[in-house]
Amino acid sequence: MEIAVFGAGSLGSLLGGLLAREHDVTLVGRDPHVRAIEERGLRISGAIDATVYPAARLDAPDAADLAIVCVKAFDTPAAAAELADCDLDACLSVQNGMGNETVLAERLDAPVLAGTCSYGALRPAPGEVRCTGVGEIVLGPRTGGASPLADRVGTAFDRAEVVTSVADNMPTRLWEKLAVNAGINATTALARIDNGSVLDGDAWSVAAAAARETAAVARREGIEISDAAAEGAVRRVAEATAENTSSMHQDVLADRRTEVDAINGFIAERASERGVDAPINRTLAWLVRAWESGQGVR
Ligand SMILES: NC(=O)C1=CN([C@@H]2O[C@H](COP(=O)(O)OP(=O)(O)OC[C@H]3O[C@@H](n4cnc5c(N)ncnc54)[C@H](OP(=O)(O)O)[C@@H]3O)[C@@H](O)[C@H]2O)C=CC1
Ligand SMILES: CC(C)(CO)C(=O)C(=O)O
Repeated sequence: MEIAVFGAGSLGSLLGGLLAREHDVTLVGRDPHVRAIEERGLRISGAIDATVYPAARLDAPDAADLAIVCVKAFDTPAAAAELADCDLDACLSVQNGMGNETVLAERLDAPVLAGTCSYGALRPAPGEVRCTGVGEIVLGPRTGGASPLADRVGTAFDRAEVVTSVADNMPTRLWEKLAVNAGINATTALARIDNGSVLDGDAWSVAAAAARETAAVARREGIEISDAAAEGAVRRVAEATAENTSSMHQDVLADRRTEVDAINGFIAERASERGVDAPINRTLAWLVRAWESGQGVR
């Protein structure tokens, strides 16, 4: 399969690098990372060890069987605009936050698949990516149901030994992942704690409430997630990634813009449209945005 990975940052480099073991992969990213890959290939270290030689470039190729979008949520409109000129059979988002697939579907002619990812990735230096945890890609049609296209992508990922499940309930999967990110990301970023520390005391009160609010909004959208299931998902992921610094915590430590608009901001906005009270997500979004404004990264 010809695969273009749009956004060769941490996750895009890891996923694209793993897929390059079996497929014809082009990584679309920035210099000096792109130049380093062209010169020396991509070194994957950590939980997986490999050196691979995907193509790398600064803009989208003219055509691909599949484009995988791996930019931060606030860059999705720009990615969609660039991919609109690319001849694609399919597009897959594996980003965090809600709304990415809708933005892509509005701009692209190709069908858009939804995905969630629990692999962990960091980019220590140009031409290098570290796998900080082997997880799973879950993918499927963005509105749910089965599709031969999703099966084909799942099979291609399996062949490259990327742990993958094809799901017929992606809307539910996306809301569950949103509850996890709503509970963990802003809480850890604002309190400057690792993921495992949300399991305790005041941090748990915030994280659990953010997850319950997410479930309440999901139910108004017709997605059946119980409060207990949302809280349980946060607890499981916080335990499994206890030593991790969440992506939003990393962004705050590096003075970078965060994905808060697509996580807590999305939930607060959807809650107000649906007449649900979501004071914890609203406050988390306000605080993280206030920090971003203060840093001049918004
Ligand atoms: N990293 C991880 O372990 C995981 C990440 N995710 C999600 O995956 C998504 C990506 O995360 P992550 O990889 O960490 O983010 P990164 O910021 O590391 O990667 C995104 C990359 O895309 C580049 N980019 C953005 N716009 C363009 C463009 N127009 N052309 C070329 N390159 C572009 C960025 O460059 P620049 O910064 O210079 O704009 C950056 O290098 C997020 O939604 C995240 O929440 C999900 C699960 C795990
Ligand atoms: C699952 C979790 C919380 C792992 O850190 C994550 O997705 C993130 O940090 O964005």
